[in-house]
Amino acid sequence: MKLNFYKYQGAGNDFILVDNREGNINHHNPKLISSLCDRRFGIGGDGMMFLQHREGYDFEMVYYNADGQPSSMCGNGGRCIVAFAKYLGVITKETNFLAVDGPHYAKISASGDWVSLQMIDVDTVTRDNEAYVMNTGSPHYVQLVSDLAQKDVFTEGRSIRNNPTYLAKGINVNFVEPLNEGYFVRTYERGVEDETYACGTGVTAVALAMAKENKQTGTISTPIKVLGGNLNLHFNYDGAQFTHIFLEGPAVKVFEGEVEVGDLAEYTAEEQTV
Ligand SMILES: N[C@@H](CCC[C@H](N)C(=O)O)C(=O)O
Repeated sequence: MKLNFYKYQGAGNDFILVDNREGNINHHNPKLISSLCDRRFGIGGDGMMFLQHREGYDFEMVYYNADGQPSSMCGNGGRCIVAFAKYLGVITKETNFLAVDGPHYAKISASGDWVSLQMIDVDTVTRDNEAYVMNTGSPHYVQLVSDLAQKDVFTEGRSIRNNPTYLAKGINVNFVEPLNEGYFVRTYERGVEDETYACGTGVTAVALAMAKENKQTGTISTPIKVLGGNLNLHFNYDGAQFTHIFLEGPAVKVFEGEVEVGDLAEYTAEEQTV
């Protein structure tokens, strides 16, 4: 069986996307997904997504990490699948779609490569020593550091992600350094088990954590520089709850193609009826 795929990137966080509106692709296959995400033996990607039909919404986003396991929300993936939905003609200027953490609203530019995605509201931010910990759709650890360009994000991020507090469920680890305007962020991602060029739920967590750190309230905009480009966060904070959180930035189709996957990705008649 040949699988048609599309490759997208959002600030260098890259994904394989598949149109599964007809529902005939069996994606519950960690081996297949991890092999397609492999950068040497596959297409390469930090994750893989399936755009599916979902009653009451424009579409449903089904997300897998590069390790082939289904995961929590992916912010840059969410922005890329919105660009993909526009490319497919499923949406035009805005959308309401369903993801693993619930419904999301998003707006897309006429050019189709700039997406502003509403994230879930956040009301719980805890501390782990100096770090901030919260769930922005995915779990995140945020630590302020200096000289971030020189930091060994892989080694230090992996060590935090695998410490006894986080080992079982995992966590994404973000290091942040203030810039003249906004912040520079580098992230070690769970499920990729490596540093990625950007993480949308990660920069969201950083922007919220820095608002708390700096005791800012009201309507806040935060520019964030990542290894793969620039992202912007806009949100409201009343001192207790973060609401109207929008993650904004590029979402670009890189290429498309087809890949031979044998019969691995096809539902058998038996599976279809379960
Ligand atoms: N890159 C994503 C986050 C994807 C999920 C993450 N790896 C996890 O398992 O929590 C983003 O842009 O938010």
